[in-house]
Amino acid sequence: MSLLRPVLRRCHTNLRIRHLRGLATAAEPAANHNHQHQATNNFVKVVEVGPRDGLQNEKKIIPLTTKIELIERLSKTGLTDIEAGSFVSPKWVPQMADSNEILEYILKYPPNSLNPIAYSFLAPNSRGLDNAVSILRAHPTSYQTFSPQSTPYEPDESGIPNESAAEPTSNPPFIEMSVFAAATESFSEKNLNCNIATSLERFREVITGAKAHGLRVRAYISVVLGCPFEGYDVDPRKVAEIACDLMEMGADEIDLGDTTGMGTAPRTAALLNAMQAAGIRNEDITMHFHDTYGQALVNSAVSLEHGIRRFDASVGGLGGCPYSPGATGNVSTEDLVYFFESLGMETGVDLDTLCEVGEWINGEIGKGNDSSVGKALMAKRKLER
Ligand SMILES: CC(C)(COP(=O)([O-])OP(=O)([O-])OC[C@H]1O[C@@H](n2cnc3c(N)ncnc32)[C@H](O)[C@@H]1OP(=O)([O-])[O-])[C@@H](O)C(=O)NCCC(=O)NCCSC(=O)C[C@@](C)(O)CC(=O)[O-]
Repeated sequence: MSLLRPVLRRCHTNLRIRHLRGLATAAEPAANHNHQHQATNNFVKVVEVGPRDGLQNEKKIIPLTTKIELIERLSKTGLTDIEAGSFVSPKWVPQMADSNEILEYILKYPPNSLNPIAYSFLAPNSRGLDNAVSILRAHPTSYQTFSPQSTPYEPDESGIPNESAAEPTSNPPFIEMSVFAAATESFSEKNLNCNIATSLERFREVITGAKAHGLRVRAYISVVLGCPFEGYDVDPRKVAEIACDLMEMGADEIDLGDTTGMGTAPRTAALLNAMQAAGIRNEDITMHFHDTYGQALVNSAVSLEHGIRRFDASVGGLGGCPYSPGATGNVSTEDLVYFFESLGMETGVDLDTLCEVGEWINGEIGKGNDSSVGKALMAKRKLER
């Protein structure tokens, strides 16, 4: 795929996405158009990526039991979406080599939770998907399949996940697959050992295969606001084109990764405007900020203002990407939940329990807690004792 596609091709893509997703067209009234910028409700979905993105970069192999305990603990915080592992080459990311056992555990012993949880796993190619599917096939009645008409783990009309279930119970999980493209050729080569066009062809197979098994698909695009190899100048239109390609392939969600944390408020706004111009709906977008330059909450605020209601985060600020030198962790889940709730938004997440998880996992892997809110609330709790 060339960097600059002919304008006609882009227009065609936009129209197709609009058609597929029932979007407003340019001919529709401005009021409809503006709707994209308004909050549809007060709920913000926070997707926990700590067990995968948070741990994948750790040099010392973390015991499987610790990873499972992390997932178990997170499941009881009110989170409804947890990225649990990665079916990638163990030669490339050794820390994720036990993801098959994690998936198997989740299917056999679904962690207790207030609401059904969607657990997602990365797959860079059909091999990764096949590995995941072979485990699913061995447990055909242990998970729920996704139908675009019914998404039980989405919040109800009030915008808040089911809080009536006072005690966490065992709910059959949803399983999702994630593909991960890059916005620059250099990052694609480093992360996937192939160019963007080849990666997209592989993702087409993964997406088609996953959908055939009733699995929802998240589609990441990395380095959307800065590349460790190509710098700040990542063209938002290029990101939007890749997003359109992935949506056309059947992806259910586009996850925009600020892998390096180089994103700034104005460039976040420009990126989201480019996505809107390309016909990608806000409800199909997730933002994934790393906090390397301390801009993650500012960029989250810009995204929220634009109308985005789905954000990735990592408990205790765990994380970094093995192919993004110097990148620190994701924005911490505790900071993001505290921030959203301070704005009067609902997340359905119990902040106190979450802070305990962040403190615990950082202790387990021998790191300092990278969540400001986590540290503050844990210190406050010690004083109050
Ligand atoms: C894509 C490949 C496999 C290409 O890697 P390659 O070396 O070009 O592939 P290959 O087809 O030549 O295979 C090499 C070996 O890996 C095996 N292999 C091949 N595929 C698989 C698989 N799925 N599962 C298990 N094994 C696999 C394959 O069988 C072979 O084994 P050998 O014959 O040498 O024994 C490799 O580059 C890879 O695994 N990359 C993944 C890198 C990665 O996981 N990066 C981190 C995730 S992305 C991220 O963190 C960003 C994100 C998502 O968080 C968002 C953001 O912040 O931006």
